[in-house]
Amino acid sequence: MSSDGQATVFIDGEAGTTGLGIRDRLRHLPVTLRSIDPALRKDPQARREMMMAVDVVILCLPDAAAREAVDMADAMGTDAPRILDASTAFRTDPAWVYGFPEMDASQPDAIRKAARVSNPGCYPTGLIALLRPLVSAGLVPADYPVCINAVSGYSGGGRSMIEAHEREGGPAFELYGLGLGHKHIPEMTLYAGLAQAPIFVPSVGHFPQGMIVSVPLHLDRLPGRVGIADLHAALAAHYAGSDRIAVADPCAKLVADALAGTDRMELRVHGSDDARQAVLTARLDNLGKGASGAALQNLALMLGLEPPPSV
Ligand SMILES: NC(=O)C1=CN([C@@H]2O[C@H](COP(=O)(O)OP(=O)(O)OC[C@H]3O[C@@H](n4cnc5c(N)ncnc54)[C@H](OP(=O)(O)O)[C@@H]3O)[C@@H](O)[C@H]2O)C=CC1
Ligand SMILES: CC(=O)N[C@@H](CCC(=O)OP(=O)(O)O)C(=O)O
Repeated sequence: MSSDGQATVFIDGEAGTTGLGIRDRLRHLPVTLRSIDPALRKDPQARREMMMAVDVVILCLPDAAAREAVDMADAMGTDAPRILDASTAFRTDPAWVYGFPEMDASQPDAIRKAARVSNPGCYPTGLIALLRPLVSAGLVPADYPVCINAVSGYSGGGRSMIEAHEREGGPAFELYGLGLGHKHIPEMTLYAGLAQAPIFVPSVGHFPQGMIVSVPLHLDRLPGRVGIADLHAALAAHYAGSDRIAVADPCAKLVADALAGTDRMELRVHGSDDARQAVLTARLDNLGKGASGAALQNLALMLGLEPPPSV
């Protein structure tokens, strides 16, 4: 606690893309940010001392550095701070709580009580939001052969990809992950409730922030005579009352960066009952609900604070 009774927070990786986004949003919460001298930001001793001095540390680091930080915390025993990790390192670790409050009715309470919370990945946020309620409701079978197409703004690749696009000029659009071993697949499989790994085809475009995750569905491969309205209704029921996740009407075109700068996400069910085909889409800001906005939601829950209204 700080002298004025506010919880203290250290962002390890404060100068990175996700760290800066969280730092900016912290002004909406009554917490005290503690920072280390930028010259010492990678110094293990300085980081260890700062970790021991705060209530919560938010890790905004590459996976390997996040694992090192958690090792440091493990060595502190009961002096260790609570941890919110933005990396991929612990997202499927059963000892950590997955920081997706809208996932289940019990999830906000689990986050509130957790010592260690993993912040969801940007693509998994869209995919899990779309599929988990439909799988739970029995509308999409767990063994449906899911294919995911997705596009992200270039900030999704962190500082190095931002520099590549802004200084050198990046490609207009490129597919990647074509080896089909993307780091988000285990997280998507687990929390969407799928029995087998989806085929995931991510891509990146020459725009800074924004994301669309889309999943085509053959309606005749779903149980019974499930139609577009059933899928829409199940999602609308699950997210009723959420100020961050909206289930919107279908549309013919979807612009990827329309929610850039917000912490919101829009879900849609497009398609045709006559053609027996649907496409589920999630649109979000990869740096908003896909990273820093979600981290602020989780931090507020961890500290028993009211999450600030969504921008
Ligand atoms: N960008 C996005 O859309 C999203 C990112 N994430 C996750 O957030 C994490 C951070 O990503 P992002 O912010 O994009 O990445 P960036 O590359 O923009 O930032 C990472 C920061 O960590 C610093 N850093 C690296 N190694 C160490 C170390 N050993 N000790 C202290 N600081 C270190 C880097 O410094 P330097 O640059 O000098 O090396 C940089 O400031 C990643 O794990 C990523 O998967 C999660 C969701 C979305
Ligand atoms: C465009 C781009 O490169 N995106 C990153 C995903 C963003 C990220 O690394 O963060 P999370 O894993 O924490 O979501 C990637 O595909 O690896």
